[in-house]
Amino acid sequence: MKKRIIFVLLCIFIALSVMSVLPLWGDTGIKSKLTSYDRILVIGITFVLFFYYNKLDHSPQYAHATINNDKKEKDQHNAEIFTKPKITFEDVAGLDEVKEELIEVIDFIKKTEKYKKMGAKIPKGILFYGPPGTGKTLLASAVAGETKSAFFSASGSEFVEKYVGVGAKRVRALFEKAKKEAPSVIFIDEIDAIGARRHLESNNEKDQTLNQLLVELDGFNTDQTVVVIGATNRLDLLDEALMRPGRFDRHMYIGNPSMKAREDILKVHTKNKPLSSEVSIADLAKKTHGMSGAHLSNIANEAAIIAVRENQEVISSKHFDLAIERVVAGLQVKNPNVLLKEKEIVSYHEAGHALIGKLLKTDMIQKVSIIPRGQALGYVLQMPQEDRYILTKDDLIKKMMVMLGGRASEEVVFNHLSTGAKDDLKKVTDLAAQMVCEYGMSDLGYISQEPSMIKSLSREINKEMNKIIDGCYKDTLETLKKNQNQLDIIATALMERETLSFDELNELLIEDRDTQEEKLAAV
Ligand SMILES: Nc1ncnc2c1ncn2[C@@H]1O[C@H](COP(=O)(O)OP(=O)(O)OP(=O)(O)O)[C@@H](O)[C@H]1O
Ligand SMILES: [Zn+2]
Repeated sequence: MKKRIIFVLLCIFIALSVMSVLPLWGDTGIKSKLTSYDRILVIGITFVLFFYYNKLDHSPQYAHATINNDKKEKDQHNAEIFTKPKITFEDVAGLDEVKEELIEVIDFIKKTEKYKKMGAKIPKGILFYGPPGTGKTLLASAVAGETKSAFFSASGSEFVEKYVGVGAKRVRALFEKAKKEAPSVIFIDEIDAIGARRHLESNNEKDQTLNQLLVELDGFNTDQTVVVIGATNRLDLLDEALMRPGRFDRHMYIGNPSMKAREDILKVHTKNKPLSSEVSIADLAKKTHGMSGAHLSNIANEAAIIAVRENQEVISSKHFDLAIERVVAGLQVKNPNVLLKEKEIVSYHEAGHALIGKLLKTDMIQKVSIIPRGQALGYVLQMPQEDRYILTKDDLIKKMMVMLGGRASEEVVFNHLSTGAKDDLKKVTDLAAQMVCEYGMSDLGYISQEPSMIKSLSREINKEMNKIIDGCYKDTLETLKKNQNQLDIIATALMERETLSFDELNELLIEDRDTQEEKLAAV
């Protein structure tokens, strides 16, 4: 834009200079109106504009606020081009825990001296991992924005060229430039394209590029404030060499947003849009379970487009609903009712785990959530109250009952068997196998089975494992049936709020106990 304005000005001044100098137009009036002082000024300005325009053409374009611009630039130029993002943490909604961790890194970049005096080393490599569209790129550029660092953004796939050695050379050039411009943040998206485990696929070019990256990471010292942030959707694919201490040793999970975070993200993306007063962002957050930040930004944009198409002055909830439908259709989920039903099933499944955990007083339940994480549709975060090295058979049985709580809950409420318990069943089976074969906790006796024996005894071992698991499952079912009231309470709260903390879970159950007691007292 700026370039275009300068270009137009330049053309005007060239024309003016020509008119004021050439005798051809001498009598048209312009030449006679200008004094020789004016003429020198006009020609001078023309020269300045010319040099300025020429310089613009060769210098890197500095960042404007949006990532899209960064991406465009990335496509047009090579990796050594940097920007100075104006994005800050305020533009990144949710992700509070990650932001908190990053604040430490930011402090490092801002006050390098303070840390150097103490002999502390700046964290070099940070790895963001998690599903697509959750704000990894946005967050990395916010780190640069917060610290006023130069931001170098590259994609792993850009480095993998057809010719051997080109990728490595480009990595070297990128780091060289970043060191020169320090403080700087290097962001490498899709780092798995170069950093995948080497035995997975042998490719000379990729190996050389990865080796160069490792050399660069090891190479720069603490005097150079260069932070490298890698991003991947697949942490499991990465080469261990890349994750060693001193390289990408800080891993941060960037997951799909919770309901509260979705509300915040929607607020960020509707900030400059005229909304009808009946639009409730909180309601929109409820309706967009399982969606990423990129989906939400898409929805806000689609809703605005639909409103314009309908010649409306403001965006109404109807427009948002249509936009959500469009994005959901893009996700290839058949219809929102399917989503809702699944949400109910996952809520009961997780509520089952949590309630059994609470009733049996096993490890402390820190958090129950139905926000998908990795392959899991929901999760229960448990934390042992103390480090324990010896567990009794009773402890193991309780653990197993908590693991089976999900499936049992689904059976109690929906009377079905679903695929949602796959991981739980695997864990239960492993534990039962250990109880029988390693800990001597079955009718096969107090013996530890040798691997060679396990094969020949497989039928007996299976029988014992089944006995243990079946017994646990029966008890779990009974317990849940007896406490179905509490199961309903937890599941309903999960459907509403999506995540329950330790305190919230306790509160719900205490409230329920109070109402039960009141009822009894009334009878
Ligand atoms: N937490 C968030 N706050 C505000 N906007 C967000 C957030 N997360 C995502 N977005 C929106 O989604 C867009 C895409 O996010 P971004 O490119 O950072 O995702 P990503 O995790 O890097 O995705 P990918 O893995 O596909 O590269 C952002 O430009 C922003 O508009
Ligand atoms: Zn489960």
